[in-house]
Amino acid sequence: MSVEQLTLQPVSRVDGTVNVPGSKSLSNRALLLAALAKGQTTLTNLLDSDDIRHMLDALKLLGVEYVLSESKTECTVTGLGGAFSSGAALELFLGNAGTAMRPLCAALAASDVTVELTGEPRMEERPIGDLVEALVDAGADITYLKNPGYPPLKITGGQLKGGQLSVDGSVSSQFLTALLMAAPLFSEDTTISIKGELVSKPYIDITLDTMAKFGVTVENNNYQTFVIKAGQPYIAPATFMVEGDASSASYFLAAGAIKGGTVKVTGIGKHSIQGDIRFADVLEAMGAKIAWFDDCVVVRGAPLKGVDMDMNHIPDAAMTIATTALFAEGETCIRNIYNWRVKETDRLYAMATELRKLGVEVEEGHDFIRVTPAASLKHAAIDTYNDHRIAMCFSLIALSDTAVTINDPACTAKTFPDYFSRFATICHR
Ligand SMILES: O=C(O)C1=C[C@@H](OP(=O)(O)O)[C@@H](O)[C@H](O)C1
Ligand SMILES: C=C(OP(=O)(O)O)C(=O)O
Repeated sequence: MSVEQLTLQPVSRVDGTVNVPGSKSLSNRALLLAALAKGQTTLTNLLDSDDIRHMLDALKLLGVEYVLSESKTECTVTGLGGAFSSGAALELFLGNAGTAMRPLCAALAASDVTVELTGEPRMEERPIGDLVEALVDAGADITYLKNPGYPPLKITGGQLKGGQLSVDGSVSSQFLTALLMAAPLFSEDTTISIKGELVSKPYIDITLDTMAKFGVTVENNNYQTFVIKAGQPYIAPATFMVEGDASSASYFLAAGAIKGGTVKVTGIGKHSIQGDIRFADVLEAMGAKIAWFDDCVVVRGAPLKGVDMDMNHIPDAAMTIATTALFAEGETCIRNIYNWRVKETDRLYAMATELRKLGVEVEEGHDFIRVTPAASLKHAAIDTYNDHRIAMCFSLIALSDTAVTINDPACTAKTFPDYFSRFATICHR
């Protein structure tokens, strides 16, 4: 871990407007589909962050041509009009980007390529076995280079048949997302059945919506089975505007709820396709005033009370509730979030450990976290475990009358490189 630290002094008032950068989930889906599509797609408001850079670097090595603007937020991709093909064996390093690793794994298994997919040490601990199993059933040739069930992987791709497939949905929705996006490359009609309880369901809506914008329709039978007819090519939509990132919006919305003032977040709005906009409903249930518009969400602070809620549908934004809870009256319980344990770090352990450093009482369950606010918070140096969201959600502690120190603040580069300077624009001392 880097020794760099950032200390945020107590903030007395929060007010202002923030435009959030483009959505990570949409940026990486749209880049992959633009690469597979027939024709040229210009993506606007693309996120410029580590996760997207890994996707862009991989596409370049796979021979996809694109022109990236100087700001790196506009990208014109010339699609391949079908699967990838590459003569030489390649190594694609994907950092810790789940939205690159899982979808590329499936698309490359169905392409004429020989590749190794590698990543950061934590990526080697993040499961991919359920996806690999489904792809192997579809005829794919994938081997584990280190531990069974985990990256790095060697993929010897080729035409896959599709047909009747099933995938476990209980660890990560990204496995289903990956299969869905690759299915139009299969030679036969494909039916995907879900085993177990499908987690993080709204991310499947993002996937289906993005596929539809690239001309592919999927029959969704109540999130239990999905049917993709063969012979549907991806067609470039000419332009694809990436919405602002709803998970990134959560920190600013929470700040307004805790300390507002009024905070307006632009780049997201009431029609956003991202499930994480439902984070604002949780703030509302806690007592904040929310106003929805086509192109922004406005929050006004009010006294907050704790909530006890299932947050499986918003796993990323739910982390922001764990620190917002410190400003509410009464305890807060965030439930059904087992898969926090297999993300950038074991987030249940990490959140519980770091909250306790502030003098807060926390119960870490197998799949829940219960937070009881303390009368006053202690100053602490928060370890961030190379997890952007831990760094960002603990910035909210500066809204108390205690300063907070964030270790390795640069870890926000995964999805939000300039987070701390944007946060500073709404904080007044
Ligand atoms: O498909 C996506 O874009 C994502 C799905 C979610 O992961 P899980 O499905 O693993 O919960 C989410 O946590 C991640 O940040 C992005
Ligand atoms: C879980 C996350 O990332 P990934 O896309 O790598 O799964 C996240 O951004 O919180």
